[in-house]
Amino acid sequence: MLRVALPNKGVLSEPAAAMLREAGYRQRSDSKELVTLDPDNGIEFYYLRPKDIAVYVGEGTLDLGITGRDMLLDSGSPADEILSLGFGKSTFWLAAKPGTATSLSEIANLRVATSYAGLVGKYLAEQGISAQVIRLDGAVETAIRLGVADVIADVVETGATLRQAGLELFGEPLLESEAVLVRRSTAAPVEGLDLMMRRLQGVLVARNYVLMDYDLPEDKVDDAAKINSGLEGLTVSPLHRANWVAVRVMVPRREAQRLMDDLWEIGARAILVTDIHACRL
Ligand SMILES: Nc1ncnc2c1ncn2[C@@H]1O[C@H](COP(=O)(O)OP(=O)(O)OP(=O)(O)O)[C@@H](O)[C@H]1O
Ligand SMILES: O=P(O)(O)OC[C@H]1O[C@H](OP(=O)(O)OP(=O)(O)O)[C@H](O)[C@@H]1O
Ligand SMILES: [Mg+2]
Repeated sequence: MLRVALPNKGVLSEPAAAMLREAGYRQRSDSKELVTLDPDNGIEFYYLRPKDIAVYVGEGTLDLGITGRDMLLDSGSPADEILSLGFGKSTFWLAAKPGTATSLSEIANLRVATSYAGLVGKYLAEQGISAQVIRLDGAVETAIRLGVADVIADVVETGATLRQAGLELFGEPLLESEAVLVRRSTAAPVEGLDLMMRRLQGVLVARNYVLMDYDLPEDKVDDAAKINSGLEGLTVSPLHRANWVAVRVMVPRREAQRLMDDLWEIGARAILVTDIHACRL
């Protein structure tokens, strides 16, 4: 039986459950449930605090988990990322009141408040900066106003929280984070893991790609392939119109509009874009 840890609350919780549902796994129906069995797939899902997930997986108590890359690094746990999941994206930054510091080197001997003390401590040590790390549980922005710290190191998504606290970013980002699937590097093979990886990869492709269909003069097929030849080459079918063919190709969703423009330029017409609901590559 595969045992998988998922965030029980917070920003990663719903998107993680949605992704697993999309991949065909049963998820809890009540947010108070701590464990759910998916008998059809032989999996037990454990709903845990996102920060604890890397600890359980690193110790080998659970086979797999979904957590943030920042939380994985913060935990110092011997678990590895095995798949990036494309949601829960954030950037980890230093911030302070304007005029406090413009670069990392200027925070030497200052107090840095964070709820990611493991991650920040390691980063400062690697960069050779000696600053005092103040470990807090959350709402670290307020630590500066209350005089507990001079600088904060925290997750930034929109920047709205920082702006409200009158703080600004400085230096370089410490980390780009997103939700990741984690597994202990030394763990023994476990049944159901390869299947789950394939299914999740299928969900990622279905989310990130669209299907493009168009009609094209036959002598333009090579030009079309140069614009985009999909994952495994163009599918070219006969069209009931002399010297024309129908083409089907998978393209990255974010490039779809530009590709339609380029294909139109070489003579493609009736260009259609449709969502992919599921796939297995
Ligand atoms: N806007 C955001 N705010 C906070 N975390 C975010 C945001 N966007 C993405 N994340 C990611 O989500 C994870 C943090 O999740 P969450 O805030 O739910 O955990 P937590 O801070 O431990 O829990 P809580 O806030 O309930 O104490 C991190 O991996 C972080 O990078
Ligand atoms: O850039 P923004 O979009 O404003 O998001 C970032 C904010 O969100 C997180 O707080 P969270 O809600 O997790 O509360 P916490 O500080 O108690 O963890 C994070 O710690 C920042 O405060
Ligand atoms: Mg939080």
